[in-house]
Amino acid sequence: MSVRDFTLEGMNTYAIIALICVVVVLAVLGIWWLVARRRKRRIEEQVGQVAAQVAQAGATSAGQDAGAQESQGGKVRSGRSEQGSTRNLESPESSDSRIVRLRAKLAKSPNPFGKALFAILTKDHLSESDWEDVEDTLLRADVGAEASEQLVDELRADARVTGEKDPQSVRAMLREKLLDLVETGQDRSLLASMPGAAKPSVIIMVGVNGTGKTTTAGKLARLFVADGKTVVLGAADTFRAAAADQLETWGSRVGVPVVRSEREGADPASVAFEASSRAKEEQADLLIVDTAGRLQNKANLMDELGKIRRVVEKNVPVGEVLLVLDATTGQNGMIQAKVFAQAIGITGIVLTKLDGSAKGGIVISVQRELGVPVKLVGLGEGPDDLAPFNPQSFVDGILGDE
Ligand SMILES: Nc1nc2c(ncn2[C@@H]2O[C@H](COP(=O)(O)OP(=O)(O)OP(=O)(O)O)[C@@H](O)[C@H]2O)c(=O)[nH]1
Repeated sequence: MSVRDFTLEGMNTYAIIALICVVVVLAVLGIWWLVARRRKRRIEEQVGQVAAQVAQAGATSAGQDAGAQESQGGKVRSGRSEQGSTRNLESPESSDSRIVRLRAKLAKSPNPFGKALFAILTKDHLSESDWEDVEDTLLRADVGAEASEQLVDELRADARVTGEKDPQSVRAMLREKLLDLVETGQDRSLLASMPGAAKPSVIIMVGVNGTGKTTTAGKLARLFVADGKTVVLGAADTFRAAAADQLETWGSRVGVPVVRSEREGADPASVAFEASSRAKEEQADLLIVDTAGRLQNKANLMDELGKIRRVVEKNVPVGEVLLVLDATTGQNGMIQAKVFAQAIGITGIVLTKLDGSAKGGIVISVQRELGVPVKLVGLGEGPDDLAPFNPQSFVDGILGDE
């Protein structure tokens, strides 16, 4: 073996050892890098999961505590809006489907006066006492003296009632005459539903305690939500603390924020002002303000409602004032209605509790006496038992099913 061969051989051995060392070092480094990368990925996944859990918990608690926003020295707070989010929110029934359902409900209600009239008028021979019964039926149903007299006179002059009669034509005639009394030719649409309505459109709810004002404000918010509108509710009935809680519950079911005061007896105008600011800021389609409207004296009532209206109008114009009237209170309700109409000026009537009343005739008398149309009717305690008033459906309902 030559010196050269020895050296080369020697060099090859050293080179092989060095190569093996390099490979081993590279393998160790590679394994270390792979383990480190896997560990890093696992940590990132865990951090992601924790962050998602934290975000979810945060959103839930935000929804529950309504994210109170303090203002005016901590007196007025407004619940955080959940509008737009569909989490746990109800889908209120559309107006068209309500009208159909409520007509059926009216037809099933006990003794609607149209049915009673039809039963008398289809008798073979009508005696004087039958005509007295017709008039009594109308008066008992709160149609009002003037309208009752007018209707009886027209019926007595109609050959379809006094001559040879066919029940179908008596029914058609009665339907036509009742419709004439119910229809006033006035527009029953809420201003907020009209094309080009102000944004926000403001509706102030007024009426005596217990007529269903707060409930109607909540139901009305649902009706607008069903039409795809955004709503803010203002709980300016600060006289009864539970009214604001009640309104908050209605709002939370459909994602409508409620501006309210924490303090019973707080200034209702201040709550109304805050609510109008919020509705304007959020560019809501609607602001619905619930009021207390105690009737201890007319001057107080005028002061309170007038102030609410004035402060809201510093922010946005008030388009609509709806008087909520309990259909079961009859003529007594009519006296209250006149006081409210004088105190604030009303643009429409909501007749509640028609389901529990055979006095549907109040629709006719209230429109005549106040000169404003019935725009909505309440026919039950269900959340969607409030519908736009439709004269045809109403008359068909009180005439009962054929
Ligand atoms: N049957 C029936 N009950 C109704 C209707 N509307 C409201 N009510 C009920 O009437 C009661 C009084 O309703 P509220 O909304 O608290 O009356 P309110 O006028 O706001 O009374 P205050 O808050 O005291 O001013 C509640 O039990 C409602 O469920 C209706 O159309 N039909």
